[in-house]
Amino acid sequence: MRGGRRKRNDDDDENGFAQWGGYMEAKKAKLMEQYREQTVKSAEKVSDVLKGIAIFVNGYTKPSSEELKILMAEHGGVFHTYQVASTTHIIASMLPNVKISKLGNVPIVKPGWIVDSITLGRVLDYSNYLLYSNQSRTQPKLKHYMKSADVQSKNITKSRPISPDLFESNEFDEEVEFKLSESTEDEMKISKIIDSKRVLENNGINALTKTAYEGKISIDESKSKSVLENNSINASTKTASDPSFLAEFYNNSRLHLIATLGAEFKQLVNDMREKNTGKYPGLEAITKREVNNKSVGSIVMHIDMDCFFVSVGLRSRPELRGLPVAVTHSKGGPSRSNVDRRREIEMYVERLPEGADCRLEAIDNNSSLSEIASCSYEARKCGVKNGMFMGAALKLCPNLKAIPYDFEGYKQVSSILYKTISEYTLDIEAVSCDEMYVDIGNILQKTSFTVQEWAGHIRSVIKARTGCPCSTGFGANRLQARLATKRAKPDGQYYLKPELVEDYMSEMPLSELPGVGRATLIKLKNLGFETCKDIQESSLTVLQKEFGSKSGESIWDQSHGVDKKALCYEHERKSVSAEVNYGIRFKNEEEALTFLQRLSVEVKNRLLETGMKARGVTLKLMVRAENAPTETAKYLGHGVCDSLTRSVMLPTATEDSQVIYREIKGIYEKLKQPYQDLRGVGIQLTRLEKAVVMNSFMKSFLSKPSTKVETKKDVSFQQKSIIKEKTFKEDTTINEENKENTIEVKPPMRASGRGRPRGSKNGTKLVRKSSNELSNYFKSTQKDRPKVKQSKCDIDLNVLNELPEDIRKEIIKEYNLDKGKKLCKSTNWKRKR
Ligand SMILES: Nc1ccn([C@H]2C[C@H](O)[C@@H](COP(=O)(O)OP(=O)(O)OP(=O)(O)O)O2)c(=O)n1
Repeated sequence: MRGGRRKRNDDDDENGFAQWGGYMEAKKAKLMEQYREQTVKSAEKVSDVLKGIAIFVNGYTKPSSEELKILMAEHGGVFHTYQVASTTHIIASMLPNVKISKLGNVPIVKPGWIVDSITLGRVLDYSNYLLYSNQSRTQPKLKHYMKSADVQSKNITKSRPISPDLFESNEFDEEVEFKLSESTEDEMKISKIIDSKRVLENNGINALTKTAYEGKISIDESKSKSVLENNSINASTKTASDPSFLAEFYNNSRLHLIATLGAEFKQLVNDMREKNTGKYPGLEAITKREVNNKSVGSIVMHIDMDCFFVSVGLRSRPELRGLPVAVTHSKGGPSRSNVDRRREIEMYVERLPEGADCRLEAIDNNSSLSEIASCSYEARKCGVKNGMFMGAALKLCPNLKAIPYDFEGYKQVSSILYKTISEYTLDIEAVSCDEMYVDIGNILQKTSFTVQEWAGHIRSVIKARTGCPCSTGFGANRLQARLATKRAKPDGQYYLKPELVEDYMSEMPLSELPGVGRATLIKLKNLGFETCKDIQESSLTVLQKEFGSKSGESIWDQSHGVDKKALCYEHERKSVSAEVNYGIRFKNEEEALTFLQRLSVEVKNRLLETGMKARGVTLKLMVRAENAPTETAKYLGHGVCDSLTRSVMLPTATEDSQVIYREIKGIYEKLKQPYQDLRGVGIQLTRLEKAVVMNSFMKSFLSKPSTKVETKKDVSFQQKSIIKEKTFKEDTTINEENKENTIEVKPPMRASGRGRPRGSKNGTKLVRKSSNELSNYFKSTQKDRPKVKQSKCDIDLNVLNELPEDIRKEIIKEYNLDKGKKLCKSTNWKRKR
C-alpha cells in the first residue's frame, strides 16, 4: 500500500478488488467465508436460539470473541468478523467514547445477553443488556456526549434513576434524583483507566453532571423547576418488576461501586504480585547507590485519601476548596403528602439498641433525608459527619454546599493511587478504593529514607497525580498505622513510634478500635470502660470473663496497640452477593419470582467473575414491619422492616443460575412472606470453592437437592441503614475479578462412536468453564453419547481426587465405590486447565 490513506477507487481498480466493492469489502467477505467454512461447519448445532442474530464483537469481552463465535455457531446465530450492514448487534464489554460515535445505529450490547439467552433458551430483550443504559434501542449514545443543553431538551434527566444506596444509607432520600453518571462494571477495568485522554474526557463528564446537578439545587428556579418536573413524570414507574431495573440499580449505586472497586483492587494486587518480575520503577528512581543493607524490619504504612468523594468532586470545582462541602444526592424537600415520616422515624428509634448513636435527630417533615456520603474537613469543624442526613447537617452548617457524585472520578483516582504505590512495592494489603496497608520495610532499606521522608515523597506524588490529598499513618502493625492516620488527617502524616504507643493508645476512645463493634461498645460502656486507658488499667482476666477468651484478649491487645495479624497480601474471596433494597414493590407472586430469577442470574454472573463455585446459598428478605407505614418516607425505599435470612447448603458447589434459583425459590416459598410486604431482596453465595472441572457424573450431583437449611433473623441487616458504620470495607458484595475462565473439554463421542466432531482441535473444544453453557453443552449433547449404563466407569478419578473431602466421601458412599469394585481411570474425560 502506498503511503497515506488508501483511496479506494484508484487502488482497487489497480488491484482488481473493485468488483468486490473495494479491498476492505473483499477482505471482509473472505474472512466471513473462511469463518463460515471453518467455524460454522465444525461447530455442532445445539439449538436455534440465536437465529436471526448477527453479531460483531468489538474489543475485549468475556466470553472472548472466540468463544462467542463458537456459541453463535452452536446456537444458530451469525458471527461477523467485521461490522457489516447485516450486523444486528455489536457485542462489547467496554468501549472508549470515541469508538461509540462511529458505530452507527446498531445497538451495543454486553456479552451476557448472548450467554443468558442461551442459558434460558430464548432470546432475551437486549435492552436490558445495553452497554450504556441510556442508549436507546436503536441509537448508541453516551450521556457523556450530550451537551448540557441536551440534558434538558432531550429529557435525559426525566427518568428517575434508581437510587440504590439504601440497605445502609439513603433510605430517606426524599427527592427525585439525577442520574449523575453512567458506568458499567466492565468499564471499571483498571488497565483502561490511567489514560490522560480519558482524564480529559471525564473532566467533560464532570462538567456536564455538575451542570445537571446544580440545575436541581441552584437558585436558578426556572431551570431546576423544569428538571424537577421532568423527573417526577417517570418517578413512579421503575420498580423491581421492570426488566431494566437491576442494571440501572447497579449502575447508579455508590455502595455497589465502592464494593466493586474494592474487590477489583484486591484482585489487581493479587494479579500484579503473580506477574511481577521484581521491577519497581518508582523505587528504582529513588534508590540510593550506597544502599544500607541493614534490614529495617517491617513498618506498616496506612494510606487513606482524605474525604475521598469530596476531594474528587473538588478537582473540577476549585472555587469550593476551603468551604464546607458534602457529597449527597440532593438537598431534599418537604415530605410527600401521603407519607407518615414521623411515625416511621419513631419506629426506627424504637428499634435501635439502647445506647446506640442515631442519625435521626434534628429530622422534621421538611428537612432532607438524603445521606451525606462524604463531607469536607471544613464541614466537619461544624459538627457535620459522613453518613449524616443533609437536613440535620444543614442545621449545623447552613452554608454547606452540596456536590454530586462523580463515579468516573472515583475510579480514576483509585486507579492512580494503586498504580502509584505498586511502582514501589507490592507488599500491599488492599482495603478499599481509597485505602490500603503497605509494608514499607524494603523501600526504607533501599532508599535510606526516613519514615517521614518517604511519607512526604509518596504523598506529594499522589497529590500531583490525582489532584487529591491523602494522609499516611505508620506503625509497627496494621492497628498502629491505622490509628496513626487519624492524627495525620487531613493531608498529613504521622509515625507512631514504638516508644509512644502505650501513651497514644491510652487516649484512644474504644469506639476507634476497629475490632470493637457496636454491641461490644455498648457492653464496654455499661461496664464503665470508655477509653483504652480504662482497659489498660483493668486486667485481661476481667475482659475474658465478660467477653470470652478470644474476644477479651483481642480487646486487651488492641487497647495496648497490639495487632498479631500480619498484613494479608493474598485476597481470598469468601462470599458473593447481590442485594437490592430499593424499588421492591411486587404486584403478584409471579413478579416476585421473576425478580428472584433475575437476581439469581445477576449473582451467578458475579460468581463467574471470581472463577469460584458456591455451596452455600442464602436468601435475605426485608419485610415491612408490622404497623410500619405502607408508603415509605423514602420513595420506593424499604422503610421499617424485619429481616429474614435463610441458607441452604448444596451437596456440591455450583455456578449455575438455575440451581441457585431453584434453591432460592425453595427458601422463598418456605418463608411464606406476603409479596406485597417485601421491601428488600438479597442473594448471597458462600462456601466458595475454586471451580473444579466436572464430568457428566459430577454434573448429575448439581441436580441433587440441598442438604442443610439454616435460618437466622438478622437484625443488623436492617439496622445498618440507620447507624453509620464503615460496612463497605470488607468483603461485602461484589467481585469483579478479571480471570479468563476457560477450559478445554473433550466433546462427547458422536452417536456412531467414530471420532470427535470435525474442527475441534485434537478433539477438544473451547468452552466457558464457569457458565451455564457448560451445563447446556453437556445437557444438549447428552443425546449424542453412546448409551452406556451409569457405571463407575463414568467417574474420572482425577476429578474425584480433586474434590473436597466431604463431597468425595459422599460420592464414594453413594456409588458404593468403597466396596472394593474397580474404577476405570478415564483419560478421555481428563480436562486441561
Ligand atoms: N457508607 C459509606 C462509606 C464510604 N463511602 C464513600 C464516601 C467516602 O468519601 C469514601 C471513603 O470512605 P471513608 O470512610 O474513607 O471516608 P472519607 O474518605 O470521606 O473521609 P476520611 O477522610 O475520614 O477518610 O467512600 C460511602 O459512600 N458510603
